[in-house]
Amino acid sequence: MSVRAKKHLGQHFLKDELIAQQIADSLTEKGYNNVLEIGPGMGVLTKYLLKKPLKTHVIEIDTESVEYLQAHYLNLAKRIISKDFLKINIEDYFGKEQVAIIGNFPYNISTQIVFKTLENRHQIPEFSGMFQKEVAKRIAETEGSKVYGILSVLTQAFYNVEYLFTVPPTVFDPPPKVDSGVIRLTRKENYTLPVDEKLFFKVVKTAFQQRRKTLRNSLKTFNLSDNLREDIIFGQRPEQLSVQEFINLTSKIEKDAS
Ligand SMILES: C[S@@+](CC[C@H](N)C(=O)[O-])C[C@H]1O[C@@H](n2cnc3c(N)ncnc32)[C@H](O)[C@@H]1O
Repeated sequence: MSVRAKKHLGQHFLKDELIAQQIADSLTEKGYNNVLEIGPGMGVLTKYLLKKPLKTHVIEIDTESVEYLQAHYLNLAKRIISKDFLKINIEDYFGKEQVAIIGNFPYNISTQIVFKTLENRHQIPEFSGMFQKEVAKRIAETEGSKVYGILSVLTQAFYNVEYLFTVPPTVFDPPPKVDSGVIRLTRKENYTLPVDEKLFFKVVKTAFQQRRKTLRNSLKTFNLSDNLREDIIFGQRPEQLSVQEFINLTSKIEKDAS
């Protein structure tokens, strides 16, 4: 018996044991005792996680996969959460404990998984897993790159990002149309910003909504003073700014408004 792949759930099952093991081994296992795998499917990655000195939990939306896991991984049974990751409150399952996130993520919701991780960063010291290669690159790239954007800046403000390796479509059943990429996020020691974090998110999102415009034009809605508008930083486009420069920019906007 095996699970029938369902397209709407982004199910592409990994066939290559070595890659599954490499993904599991990408965890540093430092600073946490729990790991939560998103979308275990038939457990190809889970079985390598279970060999580690960590408490492995899994969350799976597909009831057919949940039944498969219950039948094949008896020692996991109590730690299978049969739910949609995007809808759970992480604290309901882990209290105040730290938990690493891992997975061969369903591509249709992979950016939402990253945003949820950022929202819960106080509880997630590490995050490792497989994305569509283009999304993995977008998270990992720095200023000056064409794919540097909201996802890169917001993630890198709180996590160190490493692009680990590329995975071809042939190792999945059914194969996806594009290459995949595995990345690891390690939370920065100091992951609170020296500026209003809500304002920082808003500045980054607004700036990249019109990425071809200078910040002077794209950030008009922030009612900047004439003085600030003349600041050299506002003559730039968002893709030219490093994460630290976005933090400096937010600080200037914050002071300008007070
Ligand atoms: C790309 S498959 C990976 C399956 C397995 N880990 C593997 O590597 O073969 C993605 C998995 O995520 C599950 N999934 C999709 N949406 C989900 C959600 N919102 N919450 C939890 N699991 C989800 C799918 O059912 C599927 O099992």
